[in-house]
Amino acid sequence: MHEIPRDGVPDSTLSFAWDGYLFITKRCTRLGTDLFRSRLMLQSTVCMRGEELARLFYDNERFERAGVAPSRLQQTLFGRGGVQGLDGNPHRCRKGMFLSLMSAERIAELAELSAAQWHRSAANWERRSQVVLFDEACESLCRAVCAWTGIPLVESEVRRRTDDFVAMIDAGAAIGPRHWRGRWARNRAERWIEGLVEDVRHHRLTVDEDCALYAISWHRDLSGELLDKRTAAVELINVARPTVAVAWYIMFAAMALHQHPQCRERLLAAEAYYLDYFVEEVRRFYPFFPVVAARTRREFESKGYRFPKGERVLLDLYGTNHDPRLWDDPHTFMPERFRQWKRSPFSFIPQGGGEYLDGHRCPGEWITIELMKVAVMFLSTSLRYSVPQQDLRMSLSRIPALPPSRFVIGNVQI
Ligand code: HEM
Repeated sequence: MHEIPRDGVPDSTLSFAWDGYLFITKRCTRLGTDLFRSRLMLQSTVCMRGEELARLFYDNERFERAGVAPSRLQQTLFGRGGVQGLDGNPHRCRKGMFLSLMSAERIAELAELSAAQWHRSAANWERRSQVVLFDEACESLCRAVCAWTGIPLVESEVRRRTDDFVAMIDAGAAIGPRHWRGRWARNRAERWIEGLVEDVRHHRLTVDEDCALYAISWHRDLSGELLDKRTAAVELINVARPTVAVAWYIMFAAMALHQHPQCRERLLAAEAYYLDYFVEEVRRFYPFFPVVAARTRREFESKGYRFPKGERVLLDLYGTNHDPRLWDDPHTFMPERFRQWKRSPFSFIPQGGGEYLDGHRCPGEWITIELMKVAVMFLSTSLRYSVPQQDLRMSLSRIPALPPSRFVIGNVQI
């Protein structure tokens, strides 16, 4: 039995902020291991990467989620009382509610709303000399997801509501003003959505029964009780906010089309499956969610190591998606690699791994893929544009990664 190797410094919080997405990979490479113990934000933390350890991380008998998310993440990205922090049957019941929203027909409706929204937005772009694609994608997705979930969106508030969803995503790992913007945005958004939940429950607002606002307002937990209005708001935001987050992947897809023009040609040639491979490669290649966190439920031994009870564990999503044992030439953008890819729920984990219902894997993965496909087809077949000189370098210390220009396009013609 071995002790888990240590990274050898009293506290690595600042190094994490510095190395960002590469924090775990760098130390694994230096120590010649796939896991090590570090001290992060005053807590002993085991960091791990790779397919085998991802499989271990998603073992519900050994790991749990309750109380793992740091308070600063709950005050910005996640909210309090949401599905991310539940375990066992309460998690299964709540997760079932999310998965019930994800039928193929409902996802197709969202894709249609989004396609129509892209066309409406782009009609104005022709009159402007330049457009920041990331900002447009956020607003376009916010409009589409609000229509889809049944959230009434007042025209004069569209930009503010969009900015609040973006601020929550942008704040999770930030300090200073970026973090505070996310906290204020969450408070505002929760108050707004709580009001809508109450309106639905008191029949002041009528919405379709198959939309998220209805399903979440009337969802009953295992006890048979309705969710309290704050938790209901947190869960509805758990649908809308990450749908707006797909704007990051859409911006990355636009960058990939720009940096790899041969991909656009193959998309235009409508080669079978190429769109699927392209979208998967964007999710694998570009940095978005760096890690996920859990805690050991009890003491156990695995892979020759002893894990004590109550230890915080981080799984490296970015590092696993760039693990050279799983991906040839992992730092090259190569959609064709997915032609040969042997599906595994633990090797390709941009939105988490393992099971959907019994685990914490992202229930929005199908939505993400469909919305990306709509946007990629729109950008490559319906739109002509130029890409002016701009700073597209991405710092891997900034979480979530965002190029300074947020991808500017010009001379747009639809
Ligand atoms: C940019 C696209 C997205 C990314 C990168 C992303 C990433 C993730 C990740 C990494 C997790 C955590 C997995 C884990 O803890 O093991 C997660 C969970 C989750 N995601 Fe997504 N997601 C995206 C889009 C969506 C969408 C469109 C929805 C809308 C329904 C969504 C809803 C959720 C929910 C509710 C959870 C919590 C699941 C649970 O704890 O059981 N996500 N996502």
